[in-house]
Amino acid sequence: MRNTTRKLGTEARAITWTARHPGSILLPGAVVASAVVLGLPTTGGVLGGGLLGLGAWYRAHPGSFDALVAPRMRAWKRRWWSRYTGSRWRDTLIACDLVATNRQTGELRVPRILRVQSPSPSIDLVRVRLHPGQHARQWEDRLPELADALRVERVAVERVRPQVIALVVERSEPFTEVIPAPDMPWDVDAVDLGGLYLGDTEYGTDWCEALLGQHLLVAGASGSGKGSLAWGPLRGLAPLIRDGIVRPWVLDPKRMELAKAEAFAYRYAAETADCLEVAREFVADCEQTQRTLAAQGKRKFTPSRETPLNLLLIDEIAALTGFADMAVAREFRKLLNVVGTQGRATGHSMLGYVQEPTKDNISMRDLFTVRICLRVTSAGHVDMVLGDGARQRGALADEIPNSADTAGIGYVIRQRSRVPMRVRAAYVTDPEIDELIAFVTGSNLRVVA
Ligand SMILES: Nc1ncnc2c1ncn2[C@@H]1O[C@H](COP(=O)(O)OP(=O)(O)OP(=O)(O)O)[C@@H](O)[C@H]1O
Repeated sequence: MRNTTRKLGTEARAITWTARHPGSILLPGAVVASAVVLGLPTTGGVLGGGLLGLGAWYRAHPGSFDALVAPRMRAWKRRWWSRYTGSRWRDTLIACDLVATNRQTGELRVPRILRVQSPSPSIDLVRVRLHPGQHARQWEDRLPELADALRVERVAVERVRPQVIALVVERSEPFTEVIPAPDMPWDVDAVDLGGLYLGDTEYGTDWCEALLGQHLLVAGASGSGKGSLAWGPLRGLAPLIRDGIVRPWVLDPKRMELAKAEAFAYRYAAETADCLEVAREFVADCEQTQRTLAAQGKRKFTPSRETPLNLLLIDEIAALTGFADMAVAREFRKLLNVVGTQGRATGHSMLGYVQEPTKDNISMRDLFTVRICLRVTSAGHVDMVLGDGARQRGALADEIPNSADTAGIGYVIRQRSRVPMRVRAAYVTDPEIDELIAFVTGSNLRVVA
């Protein structure tokens, strides 16, 4: 096929457009056909009834309406009445240098929008088909320009498959309210260790992370809300801690955030030497469990009273692995390496917290399978925590304002893709920490005669 400078005919373009957007023709077509066949009053009655039904649904059951209908209506409106439409989209991409050019004909090829979804009022997911020669990497380089041109807060990009990318467009701050603390279930069976509730995602869904077989790292500057990501999971685990199925081992060199956990921790240490001793014991326990499981011929660990899930909580990991005396720091790093590489199979997980995630402070970053980056003070910290290129793909954790209104907000990399997701941790207040302590220590139990 030879290249030509002749453009596609108008009727050919109209047919192609109709084939790509059948709903936009079929729906009005059905209304016109109905008006002709059934008459205007009947068609008007059916349409009016439908609208009334939607109105009644909107008023009577906001939960299901907002979950099922609102995202579709919003997506439709955004697809056809926003900067994703026609020449506005084209001009935006030209301005951001995101169009391809046919070198022989000079024709501009504008990447086409395949689909717009709008799971929450503040987020759009826009699927875009690229032209040959384009790649998601080019878009990563132009995300700040694209966000400004679309007049939105932030854009992240994900490569879906060859020549198809998905843009996560954050139109406004999704988290304007504090998210209440996770519930403390009474029953052990109500706890899902494969998906413990931590807060909300920018898509308006629950943000859950597995604890079993995982190690979590939480990075964030002072006041960024790391405490919520210590006490939130502990509240979610409350009945398991109460029943001895989860054992918290707490290293608290700052003696601040986790001091109250001493009341129920299986082991608690604050002095560096004591922390080292507890870490050694933790590793010894891990190795002992390995031997026990091997002797029983078991390859899979299931938490129980006999073989509990051991959780090593380390507040300010850098105080032990970075700033401590060199020999002590070396031993800590060695011990954490053992836990990181072997603990997943024996039910020994780590939850580490760090204020300044530099290379020296978290040299064992890759041992942590789930990494969360709250507000940090430098752009370089984002990639240190979430992995190379995370900031460029849209994890703007260093741009989160330093204010109490934004505490608990951060980014996590979605499991199956490399795209950063904005999340907010549920906030656990001091009385709710006390409630947890009373729950797990049994001091709120009253004997009813
Ligand atoms: N998830 C949250 N949602 C809303 N506000 C929060 C949240 N977490 C914390 N805050 C607010 O931010 C303040 C600081 O939080 P927090 O003490 O957890 O920060 P931090 O990261 O642990 O700081 P530091 O490292 O200095 O101990 C809290 O007193 C509270 O007002």
